[in-house]
Amino acid sequence: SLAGCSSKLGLHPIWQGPIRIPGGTRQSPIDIRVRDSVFDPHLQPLSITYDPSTCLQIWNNGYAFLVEFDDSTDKSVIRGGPLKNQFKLKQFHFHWGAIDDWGSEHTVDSKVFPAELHLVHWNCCKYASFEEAIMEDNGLAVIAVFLKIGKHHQELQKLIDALPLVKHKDTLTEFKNFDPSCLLPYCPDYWTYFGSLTTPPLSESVTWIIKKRPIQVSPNQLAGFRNLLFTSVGEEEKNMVDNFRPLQPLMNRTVHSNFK
Ligand SMILES: NS(=O)(=O)c1ccc(C(=O)NCc2ccc(F)cc2)cc1
Ligand SMILES: [Zn+2]
Repeated sequence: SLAGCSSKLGLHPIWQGPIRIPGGTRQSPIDIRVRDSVFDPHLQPLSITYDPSTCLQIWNNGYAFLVEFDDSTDKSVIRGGPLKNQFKLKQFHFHWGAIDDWGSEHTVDSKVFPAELHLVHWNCCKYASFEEAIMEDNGLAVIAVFLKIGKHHQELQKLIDALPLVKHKDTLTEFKNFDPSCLLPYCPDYWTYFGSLTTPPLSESVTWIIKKRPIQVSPNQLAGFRNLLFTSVGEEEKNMVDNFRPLQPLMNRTVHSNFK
């Protein structure tokens, strides 16, 4: 099949992107081996301030659905933790599987979660735009939150109810007054390491902050993600599932934690 042959060329069936980037030394995602992570007492608490008035729209870009924010103000920002500067929220999106047993990009001691949320921020102290920051080694900070199957997530349902409006690639819908703080676990514990984007251009510009505790969503809510399509209007329909990249080698990196 097409997918089969592209994997022989070292291309990932979904993205036709490289499974391994030539010369890549800090690629993502990785398996977080908890016993190899190093507690760093100097890691500050992460300061997260999100303003729901900056929430703009939802866009299906053919890889995932993105909830996009107005980054012309500094109302939705993070700082502290492993970060030396302030970073502005640009968008958040998820990665998920065709079934509940698989879907996350990162794993913890080889444990896979059904889905993973990425809150994408860019270094507004050092760069003028997201597009510029994405190419710089300390340009981006992505907070990753694992999703597990459990109780219904009240606020997430507002987002899921809007997904039928962005079913096809390159469709978008207005989406206002959503506070992404509701998608964060209360527990402040996280791991952090230097990595990359997990979709093309795979830029090695990301400080990853991986929350230790997952959030819970119901089986039906996760099923709502799977009704989205990779394909545009008029194309043969392909359900948007398994939009996660394979694990990448840790190489010469240490994962740090802010907890013992
Ligand atoms: N899964 S992840 O969190 O690692 C991730 C986050 C953002 C992007 C992205 O913005 N790509 C589009 C893009 C690429 C280059 C640009 F210059 C602008 C936008 C890709 C992957
Ligand atoms: Zn992502």
